[in-house]
Amino acid sequence: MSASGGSNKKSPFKYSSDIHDELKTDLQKIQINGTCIEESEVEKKLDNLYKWICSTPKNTTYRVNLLKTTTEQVIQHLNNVIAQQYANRLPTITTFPHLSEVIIVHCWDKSIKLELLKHSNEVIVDATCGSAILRGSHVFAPGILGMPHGLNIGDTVSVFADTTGSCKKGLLKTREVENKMFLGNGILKQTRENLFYNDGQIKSGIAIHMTEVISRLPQLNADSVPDGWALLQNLPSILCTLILNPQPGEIILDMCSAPGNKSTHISALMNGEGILVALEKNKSKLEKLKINCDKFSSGNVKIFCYDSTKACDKHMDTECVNINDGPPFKENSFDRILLDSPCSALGQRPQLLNKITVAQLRSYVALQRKLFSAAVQLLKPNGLLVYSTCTITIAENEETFNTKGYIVNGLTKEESEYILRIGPEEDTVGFFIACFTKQIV
Ligand SMILES: C[S@@+](CC[C@H](N)C(=O)[O-])C[C@H]1O[C@@H](n2cnc3c(N)ncnc32)[C@H](O)[C@@H]1O
Repeated sequence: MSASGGSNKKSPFKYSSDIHDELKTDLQKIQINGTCIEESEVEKKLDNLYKWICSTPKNTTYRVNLLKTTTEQVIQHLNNVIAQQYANRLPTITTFPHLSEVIIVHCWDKSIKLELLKHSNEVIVDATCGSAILRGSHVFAPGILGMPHGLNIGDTVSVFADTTGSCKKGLLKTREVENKMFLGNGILKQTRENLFYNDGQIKSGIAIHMTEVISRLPQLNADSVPDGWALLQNLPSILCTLILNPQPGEIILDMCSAPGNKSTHISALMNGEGILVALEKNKSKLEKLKINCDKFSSGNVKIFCYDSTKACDKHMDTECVNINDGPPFKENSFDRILLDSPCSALGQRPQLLNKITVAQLRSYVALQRKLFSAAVQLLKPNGLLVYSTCTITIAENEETFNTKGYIVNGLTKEESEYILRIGPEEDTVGFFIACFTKQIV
């Protein structure tokens, strides 16, 4: 094991040179005009990738639920919320001319002065919580690792992330921690006694209300807009559903659906007409999926707890099948299918610390191929399938549907048009979207 992913440069894989080697091998599959790219080019690509995933996107995106409200109304509401919270310091909010349901809240530019002086009261949060803060979240109780004695509710504190994964829960001497990353300042809402007192209860709720953060984004969350009006959703996730292009009256399958961010969007684009079957294997995620469907008035969604790799029964009696009865389904049942696959999530930004092992990274591939194969069987001839992941490896993306291992640069021009890879050129999260139609030969 060595630090910094095999080199001394910036990387979230601080303790695993194995991951660096694995990603290198993955990138070595890239060919340009039939020739593999040079070793130096691979290293350069990896450096860019690491820098990018360690950094924070400079905007927050919302998807507006056009069934309940309008984009203008959500912008007006957000402006009021931000004006109140930040004494009229309004960020720029923009929209896309052709994506009517997308709102982009930009970070404050450098002309706006933020109060980012470090205070003597230091609180340490874990790396996951740190990423969420940088993207505009307040600090929730489970994310806090360390806090000194004597801090009171209402005190101003400086918040740091443990980017080494070495701090123990309940840590007192927060000022002595080395290699912590300063994130910003906030107001304490829960005391140390409350957070770490072991009464058997899981601690919840906002523990620090962030006021200024180094990413310069306003702290916005699901509660910043009225219930069901809009959802915080990364642009690639919104695009994914738009590429699926759901139509009212169709029969559509969302194979990996919880927590329902895309299911609610698909249902809205269907205008609630037709059937959207939402499958999810993990029982503990169903409640959240149901709540989201209710919140977003997704009336045509039929939710089933089911393993989608087993969702197709080739031997099913074709006479007695009703989609509403749930899985398994017969072959050729759906007009469109979204396979938003479980993945290694290496496209998430920012990543302050990532402890994924090579075994974990490799473990997704077999599942992704099984899910893809089930999707192809379940799709009607001429039906449309969208395969997506929020990760960046070739093994989990292009190779899922072509075991020969060709990649974007090796595809024909026509084939490439059906693939969208979102990487370091874009200031959003890393994502992969591939779109297929089923042809019977
Ligand atoms: C990337 S997440 C889906 C996110 C979701 N599409 C959204 O936009 O809100 C993948 C989901 O697939 C679920 N999953 C994993 N294996 C599965 C399987 N074999 N069948 C169905 N769901 C599965 C996971 O529990 C997880 O909730």
